[in-house]
Amino acid sequence: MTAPTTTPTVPQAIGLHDLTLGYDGHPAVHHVSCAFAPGTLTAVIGPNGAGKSTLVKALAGLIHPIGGRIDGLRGQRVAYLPQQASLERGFPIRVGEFAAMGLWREAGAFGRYSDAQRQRVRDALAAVGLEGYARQPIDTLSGGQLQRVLFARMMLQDADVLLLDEPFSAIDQRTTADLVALLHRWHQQGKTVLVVLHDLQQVRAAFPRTLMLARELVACGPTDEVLTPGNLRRLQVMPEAFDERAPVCEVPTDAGVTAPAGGHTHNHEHSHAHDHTGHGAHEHRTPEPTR
Ligand SMILES: Nc1ncnc2c1ncn2[C@@H]1O[C@H](COP(=O)(O)OP(=O)(O)OP(=O)(O)O)[C@@H](O)[C@H]1O
Repeated sequence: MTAPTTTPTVPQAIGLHDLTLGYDGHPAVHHVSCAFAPGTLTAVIGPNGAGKSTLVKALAGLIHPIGGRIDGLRGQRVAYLPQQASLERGFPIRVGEFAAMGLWREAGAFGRYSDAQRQRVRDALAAVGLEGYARQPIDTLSGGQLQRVLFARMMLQDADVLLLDEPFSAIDQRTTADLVALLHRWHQQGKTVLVVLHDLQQVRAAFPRTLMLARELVACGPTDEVLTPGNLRRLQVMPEAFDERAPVCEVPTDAGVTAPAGGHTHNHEHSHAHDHTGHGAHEHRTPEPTR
């Protein structure tokens, strides 16, 4: 494949420091501290409602902490693949054009693609097993094929940090195996990869590190040290519901006064890819996933 032309960035560890996240000031994830070394491949697990998607959205820059902080992302390119349930696939676009959106940082919003870039799109589609699909309308793909295109788009983004939220739900075994192999390839290339998953067997087999979440951190570290019977029991006692009556978290304002956390921040969930370079943060390039 032709080498990408984006400027390489220095890999950094990502740190979560006493991180509290939520919606309208109501915490959904409490006081999480954990670090992801550069080039690590981590599964994020926990029951429904544990806050996995919330955590990944915060890493993608889509929601802002109520308390604590995330560091290590400044200057790193971040790519985010949301749950497929939230993806819009009805807009009229061909597979090749859709995958080529991964190049927007290089090409610009209305940029024309060079021959070399077109070749990279073809290479990326071939790498996900979709050689020859470039001209097919996106809405004619099966769920598994669409997921392959989304991986191709992510490959073209050439990000340093890759965040994937349940990428294998409703995907058959063969496609899952192919896409897990791609995750391993990204891991070998030194990218930092976090993947929300539910299948513990898959986590044990293919993910060296695991973050276990149950609204608060249960454990974070090597997978065999995290998936212990004691930790798995702790997941079962997680409080089920998001408590709308929980006290609204207060955060200090510039004046040192406290204010509702949701009041002056924007919990926008509109983009699949964010730039933590400080230049292009929160740029929106593609029609946003909705359903
Ligand atoms: N946009 C939102 N507004 C208000 N509450 C939300 C929003 N999104 C998620 N929540 C709540 O935050 C809590 C954590 O949700 P989240 O989606 O992060 O969990 P999850 O671990 O990813 O769950 P699942 O495995 O079911 O996808 C849940 O109680 C959920 O209802």
